[in-house]
Amino acid sequence: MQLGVIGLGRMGRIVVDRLLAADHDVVAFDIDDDAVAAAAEAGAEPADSLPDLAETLEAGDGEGKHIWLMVPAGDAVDAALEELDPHLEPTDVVVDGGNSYFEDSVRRAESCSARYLDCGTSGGPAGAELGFSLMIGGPEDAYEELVPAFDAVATGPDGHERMGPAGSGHYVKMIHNGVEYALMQAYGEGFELLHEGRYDLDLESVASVWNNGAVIRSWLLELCEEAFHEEGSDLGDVADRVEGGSTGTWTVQEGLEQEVPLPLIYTALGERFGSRAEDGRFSRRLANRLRYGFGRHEVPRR
Ligand SMILES: NC(=O)C1=CN([C@@H]2O[C@H](COP(=O)(O)OP(=O)(O)OC[C@H]3O[C@@H](n4cnc5c(N)ncnc54)[C@H](O)[C@@H]3O)[C@@H](O)[C@H]2O)C=CC1
Ligand SMILES: O=C(CO)[C@H](O)[C@H](O)COP(=O)(O)O
Repeated sequence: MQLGVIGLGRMGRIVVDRLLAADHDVVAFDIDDDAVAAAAEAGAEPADSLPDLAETLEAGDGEGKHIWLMVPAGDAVDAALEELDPHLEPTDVVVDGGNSYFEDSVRRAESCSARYLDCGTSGGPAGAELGFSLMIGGPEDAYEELVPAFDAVATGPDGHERMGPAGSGHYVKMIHNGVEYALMQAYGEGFELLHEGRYDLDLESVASVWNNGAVIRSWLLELCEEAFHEEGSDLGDVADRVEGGSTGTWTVQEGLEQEVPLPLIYTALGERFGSRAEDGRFSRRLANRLRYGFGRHEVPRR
């Protein structure tokens, strides 16, 4: 099968490599010329623009052209689709493998001239060796047509599934990320208490022993073990400012709209936002002043 891959960063490059390793043909494009050259070196056919990629692709036997987008969510997806659209036919398939907002995917599926699949991708760049977990929404015939490509990019046939109609793939991935935030927060709190607590503990050993048979073993816990191994039990000079947040925000918004309480995910998101205050959190500073106000407790000053 031949695929055009657009966006050759951390994730797109893995998509290219896994497709090539499974003997698929890849036409590759990125706005970064170096990324295109590196993909060409790996065996992909380089394209020098989106129209060039679309025109280089050939429709298969009874099938359309296949294009996989792996660009940052938001404007980059709309920009790429706008440029591609004049070159697309209703028999073609476009996959968006990024972390797009599910309602954007529904809108794009309605306006795209090709069949559109929204594909939530989990496993991160670390998933290169094993393959990804893919959560796919959109027309069943388009999903079936792309199964050989999904088999290659995912961990295998069990690593991908059609979730339902347009938007459902990115909806499931959005909530996956909300769960990811909450799990990270839970591990973070546990290890913080161990670090600040009564015993002088080697946190790599704790993570290691937990990863061997404990109820709370997981891949995130293996990544905790790796982090303590590489940074030390006190995490060395790793800063406490945490970036990201879009998928967690959308999950919380959806919880509010559906009236489903998500206290853990909301708290994890709030902790992230709280980590970004330049000068300490205003609310904590006000709490200090109020404790003086009602209790004459000493106010710590900067
Ligand atoms: N890094 C991760 O752990 C995961 C990322 N994702 C999602 O996958 C998507 C890609 O993420 P990464 O590979 O990590 O980002 P990245 O920043 O490493 O790569 C994005 C690539 O897209 C290219 N690009 C941007 N606009 C373009 C355009 N209009 N046309 C062609 N190329 C364009 C950039 O030059 C860059 O090479 C994002 O939506 C991200 O949220 C999904 C799951 C995991
Ligand atoms: O989807 C992912 C993992 O599953 C990406 O790594 C994503 O960037 C994580 O979300 P955030 O950047 O908000 O932490």
